[in-house]
Amino acid sequence: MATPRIAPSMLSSDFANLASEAKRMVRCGADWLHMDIMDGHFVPNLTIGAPVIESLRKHTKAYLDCHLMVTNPLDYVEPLGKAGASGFTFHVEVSKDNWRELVRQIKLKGMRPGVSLKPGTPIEEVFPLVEAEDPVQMVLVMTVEPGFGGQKFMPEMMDKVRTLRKKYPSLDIEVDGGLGPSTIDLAASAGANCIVAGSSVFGAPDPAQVISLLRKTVENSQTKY
Ligand SMILES: O=C(CO)[C@H](O)[C@H](O)COP(=O)(O)O
Ligand SMILES: [Fe+2]
Repeated sequence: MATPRIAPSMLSSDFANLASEAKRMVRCGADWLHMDIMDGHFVPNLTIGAPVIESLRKHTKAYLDCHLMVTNPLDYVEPLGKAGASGFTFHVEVSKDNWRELVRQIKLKGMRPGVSLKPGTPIEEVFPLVEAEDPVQMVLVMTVEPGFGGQKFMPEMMDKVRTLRKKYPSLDIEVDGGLGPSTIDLAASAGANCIVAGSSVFGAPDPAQVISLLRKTVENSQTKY
């Protein structure tokens, strides 16, 4: 069975106080810290890159779950590996020709490879990456159009999660976008075990309580499928 992982999205944190925000999330019970790396090209927003990951790494030992919303993920492998990233999740839409090389390089640099897909991308596109001789270790199902925090969860994406969970019982399946107390039931019962949550955690009066609720819902659902 896949381990539940709650990953607050640091996109919703106060970037001017990133180190203290990261430590606060770990104290609140976060398993992973989700780092949204956007290049202003693959998505119409620009966030952080390897220099910020390197700075943050000096302040925390936490698993840094990097979500690469960039057009050329291969260019980021070496700098992010050096910076201390833990997970490296690239988008299938921009890696159709080089995903094997990407996965190889990501592992070589000591990171854990994952693949993500946008809402309009069919789930079948990630099957070869999960079934490869040298496979990705996580699939991130986007539940909003990538680019911005605070958007509305798309419940129709749960078919993708159900399909994956049925096919791959122990795979890490992450969901990202619009997750919180009102949507976690749908995602957890579909089979997601890694939950990214930005605005619902950072906007809550008690983030620890939200993180705990997300985790409990995943744990309870796992006994049912
Ligand atoms: O990848 C992302 C956006 O592209 C973010 O991780 C995601 O949107 C999290 O924010 P929220 O929980 O507020 O939706
Ligand atoms: Fe993300």
